[in-house]
Amino acid sequence: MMRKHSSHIEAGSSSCCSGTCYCSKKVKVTICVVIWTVIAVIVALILAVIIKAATLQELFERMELGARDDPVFMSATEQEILERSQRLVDAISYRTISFSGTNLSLEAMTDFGTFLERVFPNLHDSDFVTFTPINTYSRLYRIEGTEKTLNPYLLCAHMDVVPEGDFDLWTHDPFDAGIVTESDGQDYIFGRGAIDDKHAVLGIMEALEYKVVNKEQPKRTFYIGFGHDEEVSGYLGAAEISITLEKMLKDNGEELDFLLDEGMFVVADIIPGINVPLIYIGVAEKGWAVVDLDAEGDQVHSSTPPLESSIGILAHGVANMEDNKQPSMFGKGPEIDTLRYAAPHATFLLKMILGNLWLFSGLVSSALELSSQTDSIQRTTTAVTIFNAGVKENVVPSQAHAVVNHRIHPSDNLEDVLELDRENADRVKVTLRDSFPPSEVSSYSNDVIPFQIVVNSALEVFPDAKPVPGLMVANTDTFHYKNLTDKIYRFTPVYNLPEDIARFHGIDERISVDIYSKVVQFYYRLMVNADFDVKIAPTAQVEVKPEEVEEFLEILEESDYESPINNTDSNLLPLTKVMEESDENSANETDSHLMILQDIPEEPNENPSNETDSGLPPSQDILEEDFDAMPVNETYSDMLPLESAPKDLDLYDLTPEEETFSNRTID
Ligand SMILES: CCCCCCCC/C=C\CCCCCCCC(=O)N[C@@H](Cc1c[nH]c2ccccc12)C(=O)O
Repeated sequence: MMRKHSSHIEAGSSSCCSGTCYCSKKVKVTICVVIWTVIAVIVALILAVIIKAATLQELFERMELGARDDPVFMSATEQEILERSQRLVDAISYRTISFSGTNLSLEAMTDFGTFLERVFPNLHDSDFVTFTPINTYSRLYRIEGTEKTLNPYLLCAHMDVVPEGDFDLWTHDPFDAGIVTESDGQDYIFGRGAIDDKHAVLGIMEALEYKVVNKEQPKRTFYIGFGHDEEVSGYLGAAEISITLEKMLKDNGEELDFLLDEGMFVVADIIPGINVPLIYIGVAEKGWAVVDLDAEGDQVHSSTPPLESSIGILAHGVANMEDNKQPSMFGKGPEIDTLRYAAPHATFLLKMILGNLWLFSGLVSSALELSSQTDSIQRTTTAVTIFNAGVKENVVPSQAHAVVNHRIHPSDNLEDVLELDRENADRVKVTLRDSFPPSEVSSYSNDVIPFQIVVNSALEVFPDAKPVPGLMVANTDTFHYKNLTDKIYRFTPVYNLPEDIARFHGIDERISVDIYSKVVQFYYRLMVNADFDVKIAPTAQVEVKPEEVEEFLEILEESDYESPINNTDSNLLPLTKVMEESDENSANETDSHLMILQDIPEEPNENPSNETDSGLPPSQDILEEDFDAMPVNETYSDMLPLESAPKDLDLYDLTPEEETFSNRTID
């Protein structure tokens, strides 16, 4: 049979099969068709990938908020820059260290408050600035705008710092280094708090002082909140500021429009193939869980060690947890838009990959995994932060204890995280100590004016950088402000290379004089840009004809842009194009976005009015707790006072859904 077939085939052999092929012509044709189809599909795929890469569109569309091409900055002579830098140096010299929830450096914090009042006398004496001390040490300012119809915003920062850690590893004294010229020839303001977060405290104060001195009362009211215990979770500072502010807003008939706190930054060289710095705005924040790990074994003489000690069992469990990471959530959270927004600025090869995430998401996820920094944006992280066992060299201990700190990705859920922990831990007992869920994702579509205000201000000081939304991988005081607004952004314009990121809570924390100058200008520009008159956008009076809706939907359907995140309004993006294509007049009547683009923003009002009293804080003498008195085993994680937090706070008032937040997928 075979042979018969073979001779038949040989007679009719064609180009795609060799003469040794033993199948019928029909089969052969089929094989040819299949092969060519596969080739055609591959070619089409490659073409599609290339075309997609070549036609990648910028996702962020900058809204004209004011003086885009010619922003007016604070004057900045060399002398002024030096004086501002020196004030940050002085601020760093206050050892406002948060050791634990019950061990704060309160005397230093009092002195720091007095310092702020001394070096920024005009704002503290201004008719339009009101200061309210919160819980004695935290600070809330209200800057009264001239136009009461505009909703206010909140600028946040924190005045406390983490301990310096190993003093000997610092190149310069972490609290007394001054300005140092480094080997790269740049001048740096060195010390604990330089990037976390005194540059923001001082930057905001510098900008406000300047506005007060120059009689630039803002149009829009805004608030400034400086917490004094952020580094130990903010239960005494931010939580109390939040309560007072909520009341103030209510009393004034205001709603908070948005808030900006520390968080992410300008980051360069973090993804090979993206050669522009990224203005990385944290639009969401991870959740948090602390897990206790306990192993038990026999307590015996070390000369007759057990087959498995408590330490061995615990070490095995912990190693398993590190080896088997929590799963990647790539594509289910803000990280996908980080890459989509960055894609147009990548090399062509990377554009092909990032422009075609439907095909390459697995590859991208694996690439992100190569660095712990980039990996942290795509999964729940697992950090073993405490490991304790044993009291004597010749006693095998019966107990071993470790602590793991998870930062939970917005699309992950606590139950799944714990289930994998238990699997990995093997014979180690896993107990959840405390947790809170990830934040909501704040809107970052192009028509969200607060997002535009933040990004525009950043672009004005970093014109060559490209804005991307993304996930804040750690936590901030914004946790306490979530009831005030749903537009929460986490960003300060510190410029970081990957190696600089290790300086947060690390060794040799520093900010260059040049970047600090940009920080100050950023806050100034933000105060100006926030005065952009949003009232003129008549969102409430929109009248859309049914035909127009249909037309919009058609064009929207044709658009290939899809955001995986429903609640970010990213899918509004094509509307911009829709509006550009549609009749200009009807667009004016029906869409606030275009109205905004066409309106001419005004410069800030220079006539202060509405004089109010400014209240200065009562100075209190409270002794700083002695660092040396800290128990040897006490570590940062021990210090986070979540268990000791007041039980009436949100954290403990979670709804059952929040408690498990098991259904929080946002894809
Ligand atoms: C493609 C781009 C990838 C970019 C990757 C970037 C990686 C970023 C890596 C590090 C970020 C540095 C984080 C700075 C955090 C500053 C805030 C902070 O220190 N928070 C503390 C303490 C804390 C504050 N509020 C709470 C609430 C509950 C628990 C702890 C805290 C912290 O997060 O531990």
